[in-house]
Amino acid sequence: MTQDPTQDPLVTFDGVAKRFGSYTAVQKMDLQIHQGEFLAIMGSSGCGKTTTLRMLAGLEAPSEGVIRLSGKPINDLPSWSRDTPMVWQSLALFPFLSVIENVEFALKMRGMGRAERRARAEQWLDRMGIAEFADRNISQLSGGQRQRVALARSLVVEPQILLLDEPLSALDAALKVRMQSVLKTLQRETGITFVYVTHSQSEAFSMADRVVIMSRGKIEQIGTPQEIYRAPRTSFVADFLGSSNIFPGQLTRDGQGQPIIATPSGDFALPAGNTLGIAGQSASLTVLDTRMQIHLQPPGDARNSVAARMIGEEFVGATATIYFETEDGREIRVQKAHEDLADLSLAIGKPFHLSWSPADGHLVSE
Ligand SMILES: Nc1ncnc2c1ncn2[C@@H]1O[C@H](COP(=O)(O)OP(=O)(O)OP(=O)(O)O)[C@@H](O)[C@H]1O
Repeated sequence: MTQDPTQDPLVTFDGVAKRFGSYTAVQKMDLQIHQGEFLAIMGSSGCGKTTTLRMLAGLEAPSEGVIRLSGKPINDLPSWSRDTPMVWQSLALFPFLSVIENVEFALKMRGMGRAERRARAEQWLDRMGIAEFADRNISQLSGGQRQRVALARSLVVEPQILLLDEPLSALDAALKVRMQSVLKTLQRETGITFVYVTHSQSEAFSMADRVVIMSRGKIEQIGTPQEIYRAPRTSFVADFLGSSNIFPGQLTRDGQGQPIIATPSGDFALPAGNTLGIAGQSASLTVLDTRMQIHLQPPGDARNSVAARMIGEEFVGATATIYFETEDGREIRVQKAHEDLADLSLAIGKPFHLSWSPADGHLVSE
């Protein structure tokens, strides 16, 4: 979904904080959510993702700050009168109602007539590919089918915004992938704004237009999956994503006056235009594991390189992740296609040289 930057945001968090007693779960958050976007909020356990979502749903009151929906403050609006239904991993379907009765339920509560609500519920069951189960009990459905009922039940009221809290976490791996594509298609077709909490990077990155990465109640970075993957803003984000090798060090200049980063693993040339500027400053150089080369001999001068011993390997499908350790004890991962490894005679304990082009490095603050 492409957003129109001139359009007012659908949701605004303006200095929103949430405290439980003396514990601050969410710190002064500023966040804008655009109409029609798929926004994923991710971060490690306890970082405040669910609390953020619950404040938007009206299930938790902010301790500070203002949440606006379409420009209007909603801090004091009770959850039932907000247009922000929530789908959980635990689903919360009514076991004593049939599939179609579950989907119709919210329409019935809104006073819609029987024929109309039945027709609408049937449409949604059809759209979710579960029309044939309309009269079944919830207990007669598989996990994936239940998840579709839960989605149909939330979407039948055609909300402006749908809040999803780890909705796929109880499903097996294959079903998870299928449901991700169902969700993404559904979001595109309906244009409903999705706010999706997960700690799965693959879920967030495969579905979302923008991803929010949180740590300890604070937003570390907001951006498109590509922006965050290619240019993590802090070493926390780079480390959290796990796809970059991180070399902490100090910015300085070499004998020719060129900016470099001095690290315990060696001095490395910096990417042009991404030097953070201040000599003496602490920073980290990150390099994606897909951007590193493995050599038997030290490579030419133009590349950054470090000597390391191989310590392990892992094969997933057509790619291999090879693990190395530098002399100063830093672990480095390199990801390659199997065919690129054929001439290296990989063996645990064997010494290699790892290299990358300075242009493939990325500097982050601490
Ligand atoms: N009602 C509450 N009372 C006290 N502390 C709470 C309450 N709800 C959440 N917290 C605390 O606030 C912090 C953030 O919780 P939250 O559920 O938002 O985290 P999360 O990022 O969604 O984590 P997870 O991925 O484990 O669900 C946690 O340390 C949690 O223990």
